[in-house]
Amino acid sequence: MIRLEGVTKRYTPKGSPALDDVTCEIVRGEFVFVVGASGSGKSTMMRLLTREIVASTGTVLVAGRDLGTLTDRQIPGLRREIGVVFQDFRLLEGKTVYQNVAFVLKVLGSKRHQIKQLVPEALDLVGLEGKADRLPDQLSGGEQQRVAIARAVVKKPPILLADEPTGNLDPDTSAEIVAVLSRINKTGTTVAMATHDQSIVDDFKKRVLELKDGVLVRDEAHGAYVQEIRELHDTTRDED
Ligand SMILES: Nc1ncnc2c1ncn2[C@@H]1O[C@H](COP(=O)(O)OP(=O)(O)OP(=O)(O)O)[C@@H](O)[C@H]1O
Repeated sequence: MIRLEGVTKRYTPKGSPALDDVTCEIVRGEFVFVVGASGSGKSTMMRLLTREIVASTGTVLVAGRDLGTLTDRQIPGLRREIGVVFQDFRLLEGKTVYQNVAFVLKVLGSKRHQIKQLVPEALDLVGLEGKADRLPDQLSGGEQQRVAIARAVVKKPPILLADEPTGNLDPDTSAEIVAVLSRINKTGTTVAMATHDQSIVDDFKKRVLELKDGVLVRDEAHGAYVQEIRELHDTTRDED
C-alpha cells in the first residue's frame, strides 16, 4: 500500500536531509503513528506520500504507483486514493458542514444522487449527524476536525493521512478524534498519523514509526511514544 525504499529528502542541495535513507512499508489496513520531535521529518514523510514534494533519492510507492515516475496528469488519480487531514482543519468558512464535505465530490464530478448518499454516510461515520447545516464557526474545534475527516474520507480513499490532527485540541477531544480515525481504519482504510502527542500514542497502542533527525530509528508494533527501558532490560535478559 505504502513503501519507502532508501528515501532521502533534502530541501536544499547542501542542507542536512529532512529524511535520511528511510525504508519502511505500511500494508493495507494498518494504523501507524509516525512520531518524533519537531523537525524530525514527520510532515516531510506525509508530503512525500501525497506527491506534494518529491524524494531527492530513493523510491516512494503509494497505492501501486511509483511517485518518482508519476506524471503531472497522474497526480489527481493518486490524490483520489488518499484522504488528508491537517492540524488546522482547513474548512471553507462560508460553507456549511454538508457543503464542505460535498464540495470534494462535486470537484470529482460525482452525480447528485451519489453526493446525497455519500455525504450523510461520511457525517455519520465521524459522529456529526444532525450538524450538517452548521457553519464551521458554529462548531467546536473537535467538531471542525470531524468535518475535515469526513471531507477526507467521503470519496472512500484506501489511504488516510493525518498530519498532527490533534495539535489544536485538548486531550479528551484528541482521544475522540483518534477514536474516529481508528473507526475509519476498521472499515479497511489504511491510516498513517503523524503526531507528537505522547498520551494518544501510549493509549492507542498501534504500530509506531519513530523519526529522529530524519532517520527512522524505531519501527515497533503496538508501540509507546517512547521506547520503554523495561523492554530493553527484557531483551538483555533474554540474551543472557
Ligand atoms: N519547505 C522547506 N524548506 C526547507 N526546509 C524545510 C522545509 N520544510 C521542512 N524543512 C526542514 O526539514 C526538517 C523536517 O521538517 P518537518 O516539517 O518534516 O518535521 P516535523 O517532524 O513534521 O516537524 P513538526 O512536528 O514541527 O511539524 C526540518 O529541519 C525543517 O526545518
